[in-house]
Amino acid sequence: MRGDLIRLTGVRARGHHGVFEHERRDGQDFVVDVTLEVDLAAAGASDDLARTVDYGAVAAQVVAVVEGEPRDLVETVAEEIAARVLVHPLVEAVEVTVHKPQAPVGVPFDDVAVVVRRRTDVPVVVALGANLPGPDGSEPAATVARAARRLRRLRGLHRVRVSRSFRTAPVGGAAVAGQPDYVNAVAVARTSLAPASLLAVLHRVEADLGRTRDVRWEARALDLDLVQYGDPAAGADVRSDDPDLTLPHPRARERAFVLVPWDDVDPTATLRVGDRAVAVRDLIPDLAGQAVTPVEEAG
Ligand SMILES: Nc1ncnc2c1ncn2[C@@H]1O[C@H](COP(=O)(O)OP(=O)(O)OP(=O)(O)O)[C@@H](O)[C@H]1O
Ligand SMILES: Nc1nc2c(c(=O)[nH]1)N=C(CO)CN2
Repeated sequence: MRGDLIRLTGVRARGHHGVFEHERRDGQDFVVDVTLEVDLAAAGASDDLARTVDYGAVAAQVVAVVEGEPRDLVETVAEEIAARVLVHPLVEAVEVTVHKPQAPVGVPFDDVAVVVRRRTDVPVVVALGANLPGPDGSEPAATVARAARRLRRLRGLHRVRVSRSFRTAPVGGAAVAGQPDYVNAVAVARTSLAPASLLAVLHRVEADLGRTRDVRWEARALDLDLVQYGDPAAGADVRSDDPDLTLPHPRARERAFVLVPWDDVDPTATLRVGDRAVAVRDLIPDLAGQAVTPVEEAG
């Protein structure tokens, strides 16, 4: 494991897991260690429990699994604990050790344990946009293409697929009046990073590719927005009202420059709208007034 860690060891609970009938009937003690990979910098700087993972809640999850549905194998118990802990959006990876010190081994022994290591693997959607030349004078379309290449190479993103690029009229009324047209695209990928870590990485790519000013709605050499984290169709997406990272992106549903490229790269995409997962394809017709044209056809 790498980076910051939260380590919880020796959580003890009684369970009825095992292959033998007497194990199922009588139960025995299980002891669990859990190590979480979590970026702790924000919590350390803010002293805010909401910015970290409550180890008390993790301990309660462990006990619920150990005391829950009896399983034949400790592997299954460990896997279930790992899956539950990984649901927390700040947890990037987890190591779970399940000890069974009273296991019926048949000879004197100290302990037997299994260790499983699992990483987050979550679908994400990133919107790319640019409407100013890069620092080297390169066209916005070239910046978007470079950003797409960077996303493909990022540690923490995999299975990256990028839409075609689209030329789009600026959306945002008076705030964007007079701005040049944008070039927009959407990348879909899977990530092993927590949402805030992923946004920090996207901000680094923006800075590297020439984003200098940071005034909202201002024309820019590159803008990378995190549109959605997780799968709303499975009820497994992260929702957040945090102004530093609002999820899903609150304006995505009204932006043809996001939805049309997204549909281009993933025609089955769904976006959370309130309590529902809505097909992106079904949201696009309402936005027909917004001009969005594939770059190669824009002339
Ligand atoms: N889902 C999100 N994706 C990207 N940035 C977000 C998100 N939610 C909140 N933010 C915050 O928004 C701030 C402003 O971002 P940015 O300058 O890219 O906005 P913008 O592109 O001008 O406007 P918009 O958010 O409407 O696209 C960032 O500092 C970031 O922390
Ligand atoms: N067409 C278009 N309009 C915008 C865009 C954008 O990427 N494309 N980004 C904005 C703020 O992020 C505001 N308006």
